[in-house]
Amino acid sequence: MSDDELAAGRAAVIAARRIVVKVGSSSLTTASGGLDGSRVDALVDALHESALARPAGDPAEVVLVSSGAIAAGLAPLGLTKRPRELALQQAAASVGQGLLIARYTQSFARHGHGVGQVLLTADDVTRRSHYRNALQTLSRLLELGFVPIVNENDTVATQEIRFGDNDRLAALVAHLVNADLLVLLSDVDALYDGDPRKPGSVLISDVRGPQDLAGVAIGSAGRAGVGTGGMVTKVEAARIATEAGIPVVLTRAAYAARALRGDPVGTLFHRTGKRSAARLLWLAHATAPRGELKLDAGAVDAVVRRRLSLLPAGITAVSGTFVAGDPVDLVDPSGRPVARGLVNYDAAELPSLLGRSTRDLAVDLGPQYEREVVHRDDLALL
Ligand SMILES: Nc1ncnc2c1ncn2[C@@H]1O[C@H](COP(=O)(O)OP(=O)(O)O)[C@@H](O)[C@H]1O
Ligand SMILES: N[C@@H](CCC(=O)OP(=O)(O)O)C(=O)O
Repeated sequence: MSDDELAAGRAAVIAARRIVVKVGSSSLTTASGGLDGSRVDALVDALHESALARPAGDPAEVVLVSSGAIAAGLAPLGLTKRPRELALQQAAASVGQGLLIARYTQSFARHGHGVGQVLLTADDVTRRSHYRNALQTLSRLLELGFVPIVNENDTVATQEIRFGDNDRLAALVAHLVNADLLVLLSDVDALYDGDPRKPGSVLISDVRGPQDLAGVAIGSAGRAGVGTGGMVTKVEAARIATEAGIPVVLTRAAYAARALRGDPVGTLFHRTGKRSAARLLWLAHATAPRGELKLDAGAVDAVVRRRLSLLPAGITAVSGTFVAGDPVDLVDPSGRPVARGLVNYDAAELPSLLGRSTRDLAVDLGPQYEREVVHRDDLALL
């Protein structure tokens, strides 16, 4: 990448009109783990000054993805650190999410901004109708001039349908709302080539693609008990967003205003790909498959190369427990996943249909059996 291209990357940050900002628990809590109102205020001030009320007269829209529900719920429940048990994490999130939103509501109101709470699960946003609803709610909030504050719906997300980290959730939300920029705010000022607490680690200012991450030691969370994914989930989130055409700035929450103004702080992950249909990204990155359909070579070619729907005739085996609408993996004859899709049949219905043409099935069983097993619009190649 030339100097001009590097400069163009920074220019894209300054020009961004719709921005998803993700803030981690470690940037919103006190050393002892409670919600720190002054840090919430400082973040909101930065968002107001550098995005929502930009002096040049071109305010940007902001979607805030905020962690901190579990951390905010610890003290009221008499806990000193993040519990391991899922139900207790969910109880803490349930107590803390209200406190978190109340604090944001108060803080944004100082600048005349209203907020709306949006709680999402991975499962919600992969199903067509829920996905559309999530997008409509977010779009309408932005049109109304409100700041959507997104978090994972921790209280209903079971282990298998959890994102577990808001970094990936933020990347997917950025794609969902067609954002121009994703800003990941943490307690570290940038990505380093090794543990930032160790002397000699070097700050990485630009990541132009996977080649710039070769040899980088990407570690887990720094402050035990507060953050979740550490740098691993941030780099993964940056990969998801940049491959989908959205640049990412990673920096410390205290530098939020500077990052939004386009100052050269933190690490800029340059976009590596082009935009693609939003829902398919959710399908590939946010779902856990409930089963597997094994394809013959002809079906693999039809689905992967010719981008066609999957019909019963090309399936040789079915495994897993799923119902119509669930995500399943399509695997090639050697068992390697080639695509993920939303299946149109229950697992119990499929075995008797395998290898048969849709015309035969319609004649024998009725016209409802003429449908594809996975429609091409519901398929994401892996
Ligand atoms: N290569 C690296 N560069 C920067 N930070 C790193 C790296 N490897 C691990 N980390 C750690 O990741 C932590 C941030 O992750 P986390 O605590 O989960 O943050 P958050 O709560 O903001 O999501 C940093 O405090 C840092 O100690
Ligand atoms: N949904 C959880 C946040 C999980 C999470 O990703 O935390 P973090 O690593 O601090 O961004 C909560 O609100 O506590």
